[in-house]
Amino acid sequence: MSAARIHLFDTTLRDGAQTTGVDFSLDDKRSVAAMLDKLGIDYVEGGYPGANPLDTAFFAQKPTTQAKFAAFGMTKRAGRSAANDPGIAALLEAKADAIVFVAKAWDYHVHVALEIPLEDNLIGIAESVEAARAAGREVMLDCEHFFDGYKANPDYALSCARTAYEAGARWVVLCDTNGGTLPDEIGTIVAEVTKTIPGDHLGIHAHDDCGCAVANSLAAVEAGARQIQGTLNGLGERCGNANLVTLIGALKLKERYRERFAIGVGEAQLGELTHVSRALDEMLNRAPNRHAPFVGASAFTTKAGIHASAVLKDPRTYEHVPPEATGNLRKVLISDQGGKSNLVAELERIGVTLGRDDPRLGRVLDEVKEKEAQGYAFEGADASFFLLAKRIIGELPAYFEIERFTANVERRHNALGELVTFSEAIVKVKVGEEVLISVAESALGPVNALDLALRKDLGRYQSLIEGLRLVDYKVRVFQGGTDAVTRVLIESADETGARWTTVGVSANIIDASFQALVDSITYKLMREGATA
Ligand SMILES: CC(=O)SCCNC(=O)CCNC(=O)[C@H](O)C(C)(C)COP(=O)(O)OP(=O)(O)OC[C@H]1O[C@@H](n2cnc3c(N)ncnc32)[C@H](O)[C@@H]1OP(=O)(O)O
Ligand SMILES: CC(=O)C(=O)O
Repeated sequence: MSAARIHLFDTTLRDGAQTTGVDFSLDDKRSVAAMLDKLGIDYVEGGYPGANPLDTAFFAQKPTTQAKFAAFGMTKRAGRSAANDPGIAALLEAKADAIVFVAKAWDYHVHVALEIPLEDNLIGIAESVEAARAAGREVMLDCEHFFDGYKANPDYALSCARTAYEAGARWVVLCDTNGGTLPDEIGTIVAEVTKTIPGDHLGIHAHDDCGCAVANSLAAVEAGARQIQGTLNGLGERCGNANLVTLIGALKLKERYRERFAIGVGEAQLGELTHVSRALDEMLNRAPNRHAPFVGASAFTTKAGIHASAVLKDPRTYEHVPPEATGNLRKVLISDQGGKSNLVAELERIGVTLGRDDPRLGRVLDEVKEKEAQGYAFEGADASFFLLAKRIIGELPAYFEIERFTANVERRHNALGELVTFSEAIVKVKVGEEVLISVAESALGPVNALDLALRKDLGRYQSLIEGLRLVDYKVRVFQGGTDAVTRVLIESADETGARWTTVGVSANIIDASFQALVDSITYKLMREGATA
Protein backbone atom coordinates (compact mmCIF):
# COMPACT_ATOMS: atom_id res chain seq x y z
CA MET A 1 0.00 0.00 0.00
CA SER A 2 1.48 3.37 -0.97
CA ALA A 3 1.67 6.09 1.66
CA ALA A 4 -1.06 8.74 1.57
CA ARG A 5 0.27 12.26 0.95
CA ILE A 6 -0.39 14.70 3.79
CA HIS A 7 -0.17 18.34 2.71
CA LEU A 8 1.34 20.69 5.28
CA PHE A 9 -0.08 24.19 5.37
CA ASP A 10 1.78 26.76 7.44
CA THR A 11 -0.06 29.76 8.88
CA THR A 12 2.77 31.19 11.01
CA LEU A 13 2.62 34.44 9.04
CA ARG A 14 -1.18 34.75 9.31
CA ASP A 15 -2.62 33.03 12.42
CA GLY A 16 0.86 33.16 13.99
CA ALA A 17 0.82 36.94 13.48
CA GLN A 18 -2.30 36.95 15.72
CA THR A 19 -0.13 35.78 18.67
CA THR A 20 0.07 38.21 21.57
CA GLY A 21 3.46 39.93 21.45
CA VAL A 22 4.39 38.79 17.95
CA ASP A 23 4.93 41.41 15.24
CA PHE A 24 6.59 40.41 12.01
CA SER A 25 8.39 42.98 9.90
CA LEU A 26 8.38 42.64 6.12
CA ASP A 27 11.92 41.23 6.25
CA ASP A 28 10.87 38.77 8.97
CA LYS A 29 8.01 37.57 6.76
CA ARG A 30 10.34 37.07 3.82
CA SER A 31 12.83 35.12 5.96
CA VAL A 32 10.14 32.91 7.49
CA ALA A 33 8.62 32.17 4.08
CA ALA A 34 12.06 31.23 2.71
CA MET A 35 12.72 28.99 5.72
CA LEU A 36 9.37 27.20 5.31
CA ASP A 37 9.95 26.80 1.59
CA LYS A 38 13.30 25.13 2.28
CA LEU A 39 11.77 22.92 4.95
CA GLY A 40 9.40 21.33 2.41
CA ILE A 41 6.09 22.86 3.54
CA ASP A 42 3.42 22.65 0.81
CA TYR A 43 1.55 25.89 1.47
CA VAL A 44 2.80 29.08 3.10
CA GLU A 45 0.01 31.43 4.13
CA GLY A 46 1.59 34.87 4.09
CA GLY A 47 -1.11 36.98 5.72
CA TYR A 48 -4.20 38.97 4.91
CA PRO A 49 -3.64 41.29 1.92
CA GLY A 50 -5.84 44.34 2.16
CA ALA A 51 -6.09 44.16 5.96
CA ASN A 52 -2.92 46.18 6.58
CA PRO A 53 -0.17 47.80 4.46
CA LEU A 54 2.51 45.30 5.53
CA ASP A 55 0.53 42.26 4.40
CA THR A 56 -0.44 44.00 1.16
CA ALA A 57 3.23 44.79 0.49
CA PHE A 58 4.25 41.21 1.28
CA PHE A 59 1.93 39.98 -1.47
CA ALA A 60 3.53 42.24 -4.10
CA GLN A 61 5.75 39.33 -5.06
CA LYS A 62 5.88 35.63 -4.35
CA PRO A 63 8.54 34.76 -1.76
CA THR A 64 8.58 30.98 -2.26
CA THR A 65 9.84 28.82 -5.09
CA GLN A 66 8.53 25.37 -4.11
CA ALA A 67 5.72 26.03 -1.67
CA LYS A 68 2.43 27.48 -2.85
CA PHE A 69 1.93 30.97 -1.51
CA ALA A 70 -1.52 31.54 0.00
CA ALA A 71 -3.46 34.73 0.73
CA PHE A 72 -6.12 34.78 3.44
CA GLY A 73 -9.30 36.85 3.65
CA MET A 74 -12.97 36.65 4.40
CA THR A 75 -15.76 35.77 2.05
CA LYS A 76 -17.64 38.64 0.45
CA ARG A 77 -19.67 40.87 2.69
CA ALA A 78 -23.45 40.45 2.57
CA GLY A 79 -25.30 43.01 0.50
CA ARG A 80 -22.67 43.38 -2.24
CA SER A 81 -21.42 41.18 -5.05
CA ALA A 82 -18.02 39.49 -4.99
CA ALA A 83 -17.00 41.72 -7.92
CA ASN A 84 -17.73 44.81 -5.81
CA ASP A 85 -16.10 43.65 -2.62
CA PRO A 86 -12.83 45.50 -1.87
CA GLY A 87 -11.64 42.64 0.35
CA ILE A 88 -11.95 40.16 -2.49
CA ALA A 89 -10.35 42.64 -4.90
CA ALA A 90 -7.29 42.83 -2.61
CA LEU A 91 -7.07 39.03 -2.53
CA LEU A 92 -7.26 38.77 -6.29
CA GLU A 93 -4.56 41.42 -6.70
CA ALA A 94 -2.20 39.53 -4.39
CA LYS A 95 0.59 37.55 -6.05
CA ALA A 96 -0.66 34.33 -4.50
CA ASP A 97 -1.08 30.83 -5.87
CA ALA A 98 -3.94 30.07 -3.55
CA ILE A 99 -6.70 32.05 -1.87
CA VAL A 100 -8.00 30.96 1.50
CA PHE A 101 -11.43 32.29 2.42
CA VAL A 102 -12.67 32.17 5.97
CA ALA A 103 -16.40 31.69 6.48
CA LYS A 104 -18.60 31.03 9.47
CA ALA A 105 -19.83 27.44 9.69
CA TRP A 106 -21.73 27.77 12.98
CA ASP A 107 -25.31 29.02 12.63
CA TYR A 108 -25.03 30.84 15.96
CA HIS A 109 -22.11 32.92 14.56
CA VAL A 110 -24.00 33.72 11.39
CA HIS A 111 -26.86 35.05 13.53
CA VAL A 112 -24.78 36.82 16.19
CA ALA A 113 -21.53 37.92 14.51
CA LEU A 114 -22.58 38.38 10.89
CA GLU A 115 -26.22 39.22 11.65
CA ILE A 116 -27.33 37.86 8.27
CA PRO A 117 -29.69 35.05 7.22
CA LEU A 118 -28.09 31.59 7.08
CA GLU A 119 -28.71 31.38 3.33
CA ASP A 120 -26.85 34.64 2.65
CA ASN A 121 -23.73 33.16 4.26
CA LEU A 122 -23.93 30.18 1.88
CA ILE A 123 -24.30 32.56 -1.06
CA GLY A 124 -21.25 34.48 0.16
CA ILE A 125 -19.23 31.26 0.28
CA ALA A 126 -20.30 30.11 -3.19
CA GLU A 127 -19.77 33.48 -4.90
CA SER A 128 -16.40 34.11 -3.24
CA VAL A 129 -15.03 30.67 -4.15
CA GLU A 130 -16.32 31.02 -7.71
CA ALA A 131 -14.76 34.48 -8.11
CA ALA A 132 -11.32 33.24 -7.03
CA ARG A 133 -11.65 30.12 -9.18
CA ALA A 134 -12.59 32.29 -12.17
CA ALA A 135 -9.40 34.28 -11.55
CA GLY A 136 -7.45 31.04 -11.90
CA ARG A 137 -6.52 30.55 -8.26
CA GLU A 138 -6.51 27.45 -6.19
CA VAL A 139 -9.15 28.04 -3.52
CA MET A 140 -9.63 26.86 0.03
CA LEU A 141 -12.36 27.54 2.53
CA ASP A 142 -11.50 27.72 6.22
CA CYS A 143 -14.78 26.69 7.88
CA GLU A 144 -14.53 28.76 11.04
CA HIS A 145 -16.01 27.10 14.17
CA PHE A 146 -16.75 23.99 12.16
CA PHE A 147 -16.71 21.55 15.07
CA ASP A 148 -18.80 23.67 17.47
CA GLY A 149 -21.09 24.40 14.53
CA TYR A 150 -21.37 20.74 13.67
CA LYS A 151 -22.29 19.88 17.25
CA ALA A 152 -25.00 22.59 17.28
CA ASN A 153 -26.37 22.17 13.75
CA PRO A 154 -24.64 19.46 11.69
CA ASP A 155 -26.72 20.09 8.59
CA TYR A 156 -25.79 23.75 8.43
CA ALA A 157 -22.08 23.21 9.17
CA LEU A 158 -21.96 20.55 6.50
CA SER A 159 -23.82 22.70 4.00
CA CYS A 160 -21.13 25.41 4.38
CA ALA A 161 -18.41 22.85 3.64
CA ARG A 162 -20.34 21.29 0.76
CA THR A 163 -21.16 24.69 -0.79
CA ALA A 164 -17.46 25.53 -0.97
CA TYR A 165 -16.53 22.13 -2.36
CA GLU A 166 -19.23 22.23 -5.01
CA ALA A 167 -18.21 25.79 -5.97
CA GLY A 168 -14.72 24.45 -6.76
CA ALA A 169 -12.70 24.75 -3.56
CA ARG A 170 -9.66 22.46 -3.71
CA TRP A 171 -9.60 22.18 0.07
CA VAL A 172 -12.28 22.55 2.70
CA VAL A 173 -10.57 23.12 6.02
CA LEU A 174 -12.40 22.21 9.20
CA CYS A 175 -11.43 24.66 11.92
CA ASP A 176 -11.60 24.14 15.65
CA THR A 177 -11.50 27.88 16.04
CA ASN A 178 -12.14 28.05 19.81
CA GLY A 179 -9.84 25.08 20.42
CA GLY A 180 -12.26 23.35 22.76
CA THR A 181 -12.85 20.12 20.85
CA LEU A 182 -11.23 16.89 22.03
CA PRO A 183 -9.48 14.28 19.84
CA ASP A 184 -12.24 11.64 19.85
CA GLU A 185 -14.84 14.26 18.82
CA ILE A 186 -12.56 15.46 16.01
CA GLY A 187 -12.09 11.89 14.78
CA THR A 188 -15.82 11.17 14.80
CA ILE A 189 -16.85 14.41 13.10
CA VAL A 190 -14.13 14.31 10.42
CA ALA A 191 -15.09 10.70 9.62
CA GLU A 192 -18.71 11.86 9.18
CA VAL A 193 -17.65 14.72 6.89
CA THR A 194 -15.67 12.36 4.64
CA LYS A 195 -19.03 10.82 3.68
CA THR A 196 -19.81 14.15 1.94
CA ILE A 197 -16.38 15.48 0.96
CA PRO A 198 -13.49 13.14 0.11
CA GLY A 199 -10.70 13.15 2.70
CA ASP A 200 -8.10 14.26 0.14
CA HIS A 201 -10.03 17.55 -0.06
CA LEU A 202 -10.30 18.01 3.70
CA GLY A 203 -7.99 19.91 6.01
CA ILE A 204 -7.80 20.44 9.75
CA HIS A 205 -7.00 23.72 11.51
CA ALA A 206 -6.77 23.13 15.26
CA HIS A 207 -6.23 25.58 18.10
CA ASP A 208 -4.56 24.56 21.34
CA ASP A 209 -6.95 25.83 23.99
CA CYS A 210 -7.24 22.33 25.50
CA GLY A 211 -3.61 21.44 24.79
CA CYS A 212 -4.90 19.04 22.12
CA ALA A 213 -4.13 20.82 18.84
CA VAL A 214 -1.47 18.33 17.75
CA ALA A 215 -3.52 15.34 18.91
CA ASN A 216 -6.60 16.78 17.18
CA SER A 217 -4.67 17.23 13.93
CA LEU A 218 -3.47 13.63 14.06
CA ALA A 219 -6.99 12.42 14.90
CA ALA A 220 -8.29 14.26 11.82
CA VAL A 221 -5.63 12.63 9.66
CA GLU A 222 -6.53 9.21 11.05
CA ALA A 223 -10.15 9.95 10.16
CA GLY A 224 -9.24 10.82 6.58
CA ALA A 225 -8.22 14.52 6.36
CA ARG A 226 -5.18 15.08 4.15
CA GLN A 227 -4.19 18.66 4.86
CA ILE A 228 -2.90 19.90 8.22
CA GLN A 229 -2.71 23.57 9.05
CA GLY A 230 -0.38 24.71 11.80
CA THR A 231 2.36 27.11 12.78
CA LEU A 232 6.04 26.98 13.70
CA ASN A 233 6.40 26.51 17.45
CA GLY A 234 2.62 26.59 17.80
CA LEU A 235 2.27 30.36 17.43
CA GLY A 236 -1.29 31.59 16.97
CA GLU A 237 -4.31 33.28 18.42
CA ARG A 238 -4.77 32.79 22.22
CA CYS A 239 -3.14 29.44 23.15
CA GLY A 240 -1.81 28.99 19.64
CA ASN A 241 -2.30 26.66 16.70
CA ALA A 242 -1.23 23.07 16.17
CA ASN A 243 2.56 23.06 16.35
CA LEU A 244 3.82 22.07 12.90
CA VAL A 245 7.27 21.37 14.28
CA THR A 246 5.86 18.71 16.60
CA LEU A 247 3.62 17.36 13.85
CA ILE A 248 6.54 17.05 11.44
CA GLY A 249 8.54 15.19 14.10
CA ALA A 250 5.64 12.81 14.75
CA LEU A 251 4.75 12.23 11.10
CA LYS A 252 8.36 11.59 10.12
CA LEU A 253 9.60 9.64 13.10
CA LYS A 254 6.74 7.67 14.60
CA GLU A 255 6.51 4.38 12.79
CA ARG A 256 2.75 4.21 12.63
CA TYR A 257 2.62 7.52 10.72
CA ARG A 258 5.83 7.17 8.73
CA GLU A 259 4.63 3.93 7.17
CA ARG A 260 1.20 5.18 6.13
CA PHE A 261 1.70 8.88 5.41
CA ALA A 262 4.18 10.91 3.36
CA ILE A 263 4.96 14.63 3.74
CA GLY A 264 7.08 17.01 1.68
CA VAL A 265 9.74 17.23 4.40
CA GLY A 266 12.69 14.95 3.54
CA GLU A 267 15.27 13.40 5.89
CA ALA A 268 17.80 16.22 5.41
CA GLN A 269 15.11 18.85 5.99
CA LEU A 270 14.00 17.00 9.13
CA GLY A 271 17.56 17.39 10.40
CA GLU A 272 17.07 21.18 10.16
CA LEU A 273 13.91 21.17 12.31
CA THR A 274 15.63 22.25 15.53
CA HIS A 275 17.42 25.03 13.71
CA VAL A 276 14.20 26.26 12.06
CA SER A 277 12.32 26.27 15.35
CA ARG A 278 15.04 28.20 17.17
CA ALA A 279 15.67 30.57 14.27
CA LEU A 280 12.05 31.68 14.46
CA ASP A 281 12.33 32.34 18.20
CA GLU A 282 15.58 34.19 17.65
CA MET A 283 13.91 36.39 15.02
CA LEU A 284 11.01 37.15 17.36
CA ASN A 285 13.29 37.64 20.35
CA ARG A 286 11.47 34.92 22.27
CA ALA A 287 13.19 32.43 24.55
CA PRO A 288 12.87 28.99 22.89
CA ASN A 289 10.71 26.52 24.81
CA ARG A 290 13.30 24.18 26.31
CA HIS A 291 10.66 21.50 26.69
CA ALA A 292 9.34 21.56 23.12
CA PRO A 293 9.01 18.00 21.77
CA PHE A 294 11.76 16.95 19.33
CA VAL A 295 13.50 20.36 19.22
CA GLY A 296 13.65 21.77 22.77
CA ALA A 297 17.01 22.01 24.53
CA SER A 298 15.65 19.65 27.22
CA ALA A 299 13.87 17.26 24.83
CA PHE A 300 16.78 14.81 25.05
CA THR A 301 18.27 15.93 28.34
CA THR A 302 18.64 13.50 31.21
CA LYS A 303 18.96 14.79 34.74
CA ALA A 304 18.25 11.84 37.02
CA GLY A 305 21.32 9.76 37.86
CA ILE A 306 19.55 6.43 37.32
CA HIS A 307 18.46 7.53 33.84
CA ALA A 308 21.90 8.88 32.98
CA SER A 309 23.61 5.64 33.84
CA ALA A 310 21.27 3.77 31.44
CA VAL A 311 21.44 6.42 28.69
CA LEU A 312 25.21 6.14 28.68
CA LYS A 313 24.90 2.38 28.13
CA ASP A 314 22.28 2.76 25.39
CA PRO A 315 20.46 6.05 24.67
CA ARG A 316 17.35 4.19 23.54
CA THR A 317 16.65 3.37 27.20
CA TYR A 318 15.23 6.86 27.71
CA GLU A 319 14.76 8.28 24.19
CA HIS A 320 11.71 7.68 21.99
CA VAL A 321 13.55 8.82 18.87
CA PRO A 322 17.21 9.76 18.23
CA PRO A 323 17.87 13.49 18.87
CA GLU A 324 20.06 13.89 15.80
CA ALA A 325 17.10 13.04 13.51
CA THR A 326 15.70 16.53 14.14
CA GLY A 327 19.11 18.18 14.55
CA ASN A 328 18.87 18.17 18.34
CA LEU A 329 21.44 17.00 20.90
CA ARG A 330 21.54 14.50 23.71
CA LYS A 331 22.59 16.02 27.02
CA VAL A 332 23.23 14.55 30.43
CA LEU A 333 23.04 17.09 33.25
CA ILE A 334 24.99 17.29 36.40
CA SER A 335 23.01 18.35 39.46
CA ASP A 336 22.05 17.16 42.90
CA GLN A 337 19.86 14.58 41.11
CA GLY A 338 22.85 13.00 39.41
CA GLY A 339 25.68 10.59 40.14
CA LYS A 340 29.08 9.86 38.61
CA SER A 341 27.59 8.74 35.30
CA ASN A 342 26.02 12.15 34.73
CA LEU A 343 29.22 13.87 35.70
CA VAL A 344 31.57 11.85 33.49
CA ALA A 345 29.27 12.39 30.49
CA GLU A 346 28.88 16.10 31.14
CA LEU A 347 32.58 16.65 31.67
CA GLU A 348 33.28 14.89 28.40
CA ARG A 349 30.73 17.02 26.60
CA ILE A 350 32.46 20.21 27.74
CA GLY A 351 35.90 18.84 26.94
CA VAL A 352 37.14 17.63 30.34
CA THR A 353 38.15 13.98 30.52
CA LEU A 354 38.16 12.33 33.95
CA GLY A 355 37.93 8.57 34.51
CA ARG A 356 35.28 7.13 36.83
CA ASP A 357 38.05 6.11 39.26
CA ASP A 358 39.87 9.44 39.27
CA PRO A 359 39.65 10.76 42.87
CA ARG A 360 39.18 14.29 41.50
CA LEU A 361 35.84 13.18 40.05
CA GLY A 362 34.46 12.69 43.55
CA ARG A 363 35.73 16.14 44.55
CA VAL A 364 34.00 17.74 41.54
CA LEU A 365 30.79 15.88 42.36
CA ASP A 366 30.93 16.91 46.05
CA GLU A 367 31.48 20.54 45.16
CA VAL A 368 28.72 20.54 42.54
CA LYS A 369 26.27 19.09 45.05
CA GLU A 370 27.37 21.51 47.75
CA LYS A 371 27.03 24.49 45.42
CA GLU A 372 23.64 23.31 44.17
CA ALA A 373 22.53 23.18 47.82
CA GLN A 374 23.54 26.85 48.11
CA GLY A 375 21.42 27.72 45.10
CA TYR A 376 23.73 27.32 42.11
CA ALA A 377 22.26 25.60 39.03
CA PHE A 378 24.94 24.35 36.67
CA GLU A 379 22.57 22.70 34.24
CA GLY A 380 22.04 26.04 32.51
CA ALA A 381 25.54 27.39 33.11
CA ASP A 382 28.07 25.26 31.26
CA ALA A 383 30.81 27.87 31.43
CA SER A 384 30.73 28.12 35.25
CA PHE A 385 30.66 24.33 35.46
CA PHE A 386 33.68 24.13 33.18
CA LEU A 387 35.59 26.63 35.37
CA LEU A 388 34.64 24.76 38.54
CA ALA A 389 35.93 21.47 37.11
CA LYS A 390 39.11 23.06 35.77
CA ARG A 391 39.82 24.66 39.17
CA ILE A 392 39.38 21.39 41.04
CA ILE A 393 41.62 19.46 38.69
CA GLY A 394 44.21 22.23 38.88
CA GLU A 395 43.95 23.54 35.31
CA LEU A 396 42.45 26.98 35.90
CA PRO A 397 45.07 29.73 35.48
CA ALA A 398 44.90 32.56 38.05
CA TYR A 399 44.42 35.34 35.51
CA PHE A 400 43.34 38.10 37.87
CA GLU A 401 42.19 38.67 41.40
CA ILE A 402 39.38 40.98 42.42
CA GLU A 403 40.57 43.06 45.35
CA ARG A 404 37.26 44.88 45.81
CA PHE A 405 34.30 46.41 44.03
CA THR A 406 31.56 48.91 44.84
CA ALA A 407 28.42 49.84 42.96
CA ASN A 408 25.83 52.46 43.77
CA VAL A 409 22.60 53.84 42.36
CA GLU A 410 21.77 57.52 42.39
CA ARG A 411 18.53 59.26 41.54
CA ARG A 412 18.69 63.04 41.12
CA HIS A 413 17.65 65.98 38.99
CA ASN A 414 19.93 66.79 36.07
CA ALA A 415 20.77 70.28 34.78
CA LEU A 416 17.46 70.33 32.85
CA GLY A 417 15.52 69.54 36.01
CA GLU A 418 14.67 66.02 34.81
CA LEU A 419 14.70 63.12 37.24
CA VAL A 420 17.46 60.69 36.17
CA THR A 421 18.83 57.48 37.64
CA PHE A 422 22.37 56.43 37.06
CA SER A 423 24.84 54.02 38.58
CA GLU A 424 28.52 54.15 39.24
CA ALA A 425 30.85 51.21 39.85
CA ILE A 426 34.48 50.92 40.89
CA VAL A 427 36.47 47.73 40.46
CA LYS A 428 39.98 47.15 41.84
CA VAL A 429 41.65 44.21 40.21
CA LYS A 430 45.15 42.73 40.46
CA VAL A 431 46.65 41.29 37.27
CA GLY A 432 49.98 39.71 38.16
CA GLU A 433 51.72 42.41 40.19
CA GLU A 434 49.77 45.23 38.55
CA VAL A 435 46.86 46.79 40.47
CA LEU A 436 44.23 48.41 38.23
CA ILE A 437 41.32 50.57 39.34
CA SER A 438 38.48 51.24 36.89
CA VAL A 439 35.40 53.41 37.28
CA ALA A 440 32.32 53.31 35.03
CA GLU A 441 28.91 54.96 34.94
CA SER A 442 25.74 53.62 33.42
CA ALA A 443 22.16 54.72 33.02
CA LEU A 444 21.21 51.03 32.75
CA GLY A 445 21.86 50.10 36.36
CA PRO A 446 24.59 48.95 38.72
CA VAL A 447 25.22 45.58 37.04
CA ASN A 448 25.86 47.29 33.72
CA ALA A 449 28.17 49.79 35.46
CA LEU A 450 30.07 46.92 37.09
CA ASP A 451 30.33 45.06 33.81
CA LEU A 452 31.74 48.17 32.12
CA ALA A 453 34.20 48.83 34.95
CA LEU A 454 35.36 45.19 35.06
CA ARG A 455 35.99 45.09 31.33
CA LYS A 456 37.51 48.57 31.10
CA ASP A 457 41.07 47.65 31.96
CA LEU A 458 42.24 44.11 32.46
CA GLY A 459 45.87 44.95 31.79
CA ARG A 460 47.60 42.46 29.52
CA TYR A 461 44.33 40.57 28.90
CA GLN A 462 42.36 43.59 27.73
CA SER A 463 42.70 42.93 23.99
CA LEU A 464 41.38 39.38 24.47
CA ILE A 465 38.06 40.53 25.95
CA GLU A 466 37.28 43.43 23.62
CA GLY A 467 34.70 41.40 21.66
CA LEU A 468 32.89 40.16 24.79
CA ARG A 469 29.30 41.32 25.34
CA LEU A 470 26.40 40.36 27.56
CA VAL A 471 23.35 39.12 25.67
CA ASP A 472 21.01 37.96 28.42
CA TYR A 473 20.60 38.44 32.14
CA LYS A 474 18.22 36.39 34.27
CA VAL A 475 17.51 36.67 37.96
CA ARG A 476 15.71 34.26 40.20
CA VAL A 477 15.08 34.87 43.91
CA PHE A 478 14.24 31.87 46.05
CA GLN A 479 14.48 30.59 49.58
CA GLY A 480 17.78 28.83 50.29
CA GLY A 481 18.03 27.48 53.86
CA THR A 482 16.62 30.23 56.06
CA ASP A 483 17.37 33.24 53.84
CA ALA A 484 16.33 34.49 50.44
CA VAL A 485 18.99 33.74 47.84
CA THR A 486 19.43 35.34 44.45
CA ARG A 487 20.67 33.35 41.47
CA VAL A 488 21.87 35.27 38.43
CA LEU A 489 22.49 33.69 35.05
CA ILE A 490 24.39 35.73 32.49
CA GLU A 491 24.67 34.78 28.86
CA SER A 492 27.67 36.22 27.04
CA ALA A 493 28.75 36.21 23.41
CA ASP A 494 31.93 37.15 21.60
CA GLU A 495 33.01 38.32 18.16
CA THR A 496 33.01 34.73 16.84
CA GLY A 497 29.32 34.28 17.67
CA ALA A 498 30.09 31.80 20.48
CA ARG A 499 27.75 32.01 23.48
CA TRP A 500 28.15 30.79 27.02
CA THR A 501 26.31 31.07 30.33
CA THR A 502 27.67 31.68 33.80
CA VAL A 503 26.03 31.66 37.20
CA GLY A 504 26.43 33.55 40.45
CA VAL A 505 24.61 33.08 43.76
CA SER A 506 24.45 35.37 46.77
CA ALA A 507 22.00 36.94 49.19
CA ASN A 508 22.83 40.14 47.29
CA ILE A 509 21.83 40.51 43.64
CA ILE A 510 24.81 42.74 42.79
CA ASP A 511 27.25 40.26 44.32
CA ALA A 512 25.61 37.34 42.48
CA SER A 513 25.79 39.29 39.23
CA PHE A 514 29.43 40.14 39.81
CA GLN A 515 30.35 36.46 40.31
CA ALA A 516 28.67 35.59 37.02
CA LEU A 517 30.47 38.49 35.28
CA VAL A 518 33.85 37.38 36.61
CA ASP A 519 33.20 33.80 35.46
CA SER A 520 32.21 35.06 32.03
CA ILE A 521 35.48 36.95 31.58
CA THR A 522 37.53 34.06 32.97
CA TYR A 523 35.82 31.68 30.55
CA LYS A 524 36.54 34.00 27.64
CA LEU A 525 40.22 34.08 28.60
CA MET A 526 40.30 30.28 28.71
CA ARG A 527 38.64 30.14 25.27
CA GLU A 528 41.40 32.43 24.03
CA GLY A 529 44.04 30.10 25.49
CA ALA A 530 45.42 32.88 27.73
CA THR A 531 48.04 31.91 30.28
CA ALA A 532 48.50 33.36 33.77
C1 LIG B 1 -10.54 32.68 13.16
C2 LIG B 1 -9.62 33.65 12.52
O1 LIG B 1 -8.49 33.69 12.92
S1 LIG B 1 -10.21 34.60 11.29
C3 LIG B 1 -8.94 35.76 10.96
C4 LIG B 1 -8.99 36.89 11.90
N1 LIG B 1 -7.94 37.79 11.54
C5 LIG B 1 -8.13 39.08 11.52
O2 LIG B 1 -9.21 39.57 11.81
C6 LIG B 1 -6.92 39.92 11.24
C7 LIG B 1 -7.14 40.94 10.15
N2 LIG B 1 -8.37 41.69 10.30
C8 LIG B 1 -8.46 43.03 10.09
O3 LIG B 1 -7.47 43.73 9.90
C9 LIG B 1 -9.84 43.63 10.08
O4 LIG B 1 -10.71 42.88 10.91
C10 LIG B 1 -10.40 43.69 8.62
C11 LIG B 1 -9.54 44.67 7.82
C12 LIG B 1 -10.39 42.33 7.96
C13 LIG B 1 -11.84 44.17 8.65
O5 LIG B 1 -11.89 45.39 9.37
P1 LIG B 1 -13.29 46.16 9.54
O6 LIG B 1 -13.88 46.35 8.20
O7 LIG B 1 -12.98 47.39 10.32
O8 LIG B 1 -14.24 45.16 10.32
P2 LIG B 1 -14.13 44.62 11.81
O9 LIG B 1 -12.80 44.01 12.01
O10 LIG B 1 -14.54 45.66 12.81
O11 LIG B 1 -15.27 43.51 11.85
C14 LIG B 1 -15.28 42.41 10.97
C15 LIG B 1 -16.47 42.51 10.01
O12 LIG B 1 -16.39 41.44 9.09
C16 LIG B 1 -17.57 40.64 9.13
N3 LIG B 1 -17.14 39.27 8.89
C17 LIG B 1 -16.44 38.48 9.72
N4 LIG B 1 -16.22 37.32 9.13
C18 LIG B 1 -16.76 37.38 7.91
C19 LIG B 1 -16.84 36.46 6.83
N5 LIG B 1 -16.28 35.26 6.92
N6 LIG B 1 -17.48 36.84 5.71
C20 LIG B 1 -18.01 38.07 5.61
N7 LIG B 1 -17.95 38.97 6.61
C21 LIG B 1 -17.34 38.62 7.73
C22 LIG B 1 -18.13 40.88 10.53
O13 LIG B 1 -19.49 40.61 10.61
C23 LIG B 1 -17.82 42.36 10.73
O14 LIG B 1 -18.78 43.08 10.00
P3 LIG B 1 -19.40 44.47 10.54
O15 LIG B 1 -18.25 45.42 10.47
O16 LIG B 1 -20.47 44.75 9.57
O17 LIG B 1 -19.84 44.20 11.92
C1 LIG C 1 -9.51 30.34 10.22
C2 LIG C 1 -8.98 30.30 11.56
O1 LIG C 1 -7.92 30.79 11.83
C3 LIG C 1 -9.76 29.63 12.59
O2 LIG C 1 -10.92 29.32 12.36
O3 LIG C 1 -9.21 29.41 13.67
